Amino acid sequence: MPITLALVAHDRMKPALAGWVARHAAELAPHAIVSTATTGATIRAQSPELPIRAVKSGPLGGDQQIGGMIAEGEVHALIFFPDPLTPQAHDVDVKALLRIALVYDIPAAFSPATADLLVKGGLLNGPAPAPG
Ligand SMILES: O=C(CO)COP(=O)(O)O
Repeated sequence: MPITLALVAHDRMKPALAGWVARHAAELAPHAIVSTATTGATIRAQSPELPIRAVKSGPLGGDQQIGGMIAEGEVHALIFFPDPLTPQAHDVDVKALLRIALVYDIPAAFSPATADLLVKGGLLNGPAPAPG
């Protein structure tokens, strides 16, 4: 059953996320993807065949929009590559997104290695989790 996956990355991590998506494009194809604006554009440039719904850019409220979608049960998993070395103006929004992913206990990965493990563990094969 298709799931909706949120894909988000900070600027220095966008190439890593776009590369991760390109590596998993075939497995991602049956699923819905939602991204913050700039992340979505970066992914689209490398994997134009994947439809991506974009919300606002993270600093302009996109992280909060995705958090709201998690709370509503509309996003079932989060792949978010934050930049661990660069302060973010919207750090409170980043923290809120991580917190809401924990509150609703959706599968979430914050690094390429862990995102690979989620896919190997069947994230993209199984039924959609029940809405939180
Ligand atoms: O800032 C972000 C996540 O905190 C991502 O936003 P963009 O994809 O628009 O850069």
